[in-house]
Amino acid sequence: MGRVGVLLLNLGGPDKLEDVGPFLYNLFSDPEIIRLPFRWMQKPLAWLIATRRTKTSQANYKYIGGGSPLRRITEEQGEALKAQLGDLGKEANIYVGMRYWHPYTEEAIAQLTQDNIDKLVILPLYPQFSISTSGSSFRLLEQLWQQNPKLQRLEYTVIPSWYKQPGYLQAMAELIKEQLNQFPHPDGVHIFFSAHGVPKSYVEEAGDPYQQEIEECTQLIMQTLNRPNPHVLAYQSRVGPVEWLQPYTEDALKELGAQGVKDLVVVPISFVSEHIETLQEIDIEYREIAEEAGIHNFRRAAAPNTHPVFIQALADLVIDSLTKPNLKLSQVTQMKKKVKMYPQERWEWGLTTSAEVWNGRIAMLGFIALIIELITGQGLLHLIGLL
Ligand SMILES: C=CC1=C(C)c2cc3[nH]c(cc4nc(cc5[nH]c(cc1n2)c(C)c5CCC(=O)O)C(CCC(=O)O)=C4C)c(C)c3C=C
Ligand SMILES: [Fe+2]
Repeated sequence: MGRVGVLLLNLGGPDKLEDVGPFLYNLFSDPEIIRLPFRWMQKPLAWLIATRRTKTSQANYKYIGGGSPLRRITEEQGEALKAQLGDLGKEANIYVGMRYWHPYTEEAIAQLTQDNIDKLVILPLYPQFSISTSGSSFRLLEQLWQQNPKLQRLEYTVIPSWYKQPGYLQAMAELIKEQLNQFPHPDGVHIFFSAHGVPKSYVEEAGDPYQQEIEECTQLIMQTLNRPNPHVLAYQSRVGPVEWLQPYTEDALKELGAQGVKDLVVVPISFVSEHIETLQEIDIEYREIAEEAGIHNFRRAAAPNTHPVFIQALADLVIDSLTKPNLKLSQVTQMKKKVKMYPQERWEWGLTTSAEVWNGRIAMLGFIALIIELITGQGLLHLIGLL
């Protein structure tokens, strides 16, 4: 085989404070992030939520130096992966495609279609699959493929999720050990896995395998670690009024504190780079909650970033994928069993579960419209310029 291209997919983050508003607008404009019954509502609501959230979010980014480190770290991971593949005798071009900020996925695709690549490996930098992360990027790629005959001629394969990859598990175990070994009695320390949350309906209604993959992944990391420590799993970063996967990280921390736990290592589990939710949310907000709950010895495992064992794991994933039959974007959701990307369900008349869900959503929308009118003094149609 000739030259390989590897497309690393990631979320993206604002490079500077002025980028926060437009970044949030891009994020909330994605129907895989906020699922609404009517497509036309997406952009006005995205604008409204982004506008209302920008100040708080900017304050958080200020704490971590005025922008997200995600682009820098992802590019460093790309360079390290290229070097590792080169050492293994496999020359590769690496492309970074972000979903909500620069370098956008579209920019990466424009670049790779100009280069002479014989085969492309699509590798999301999310170990576990979620509709809201890898699913959203795969859906965007499917659209780009449909629009571009040049892409249709390119041979490619997708790696849908890779939380079982032994090198990744090994890297996570090493990062946890580094922290455990700082304690005088390492075996008694609680290990606290904190995964990024998603709304509960993603799992229960739309069939997102995310929760199952997260749970299995924590078990596999504990087996790889092979230490007797007690461990818990909780979900962080909830946004909005709906119920997300539980237990929530803040509640689980308080509960451990109430049980008398003093020594804790927090392990961010759904993302492989440092970002706002490790550097600000865990290191500042959750640390404070833990301290107040009496957990005085609070440490956090670093994200894998460019840890050599992790980079080797990425290289192994790429090389393995080249020896297997190609997996198409359209096959991924089938592989992930019955994942329902947006729009979620086919309509059926009658008192079906689907009808109940939609009734609830329409009632919620009415409620949101009322709240908007109370806050802004204008109706939703005024706000979006229709009246
Ligand atoms: C596996 C990881 C992630 C999942 C699952 C996920 C789902 C998800 N996220 C939001 C809302 C926001 N996410 C934001 C930032 C953000 N999210 C992830 C990862 C996952 N999101 C990362 C790595 C980042 C940070 C990027 C960076 O700048 O470093 C934000 C913006 C930050 C903020 O204002 O708090 C929001 C908002 C939803 C609603 C969702 C599932 C539906
Ligand atoms: Fe997020």
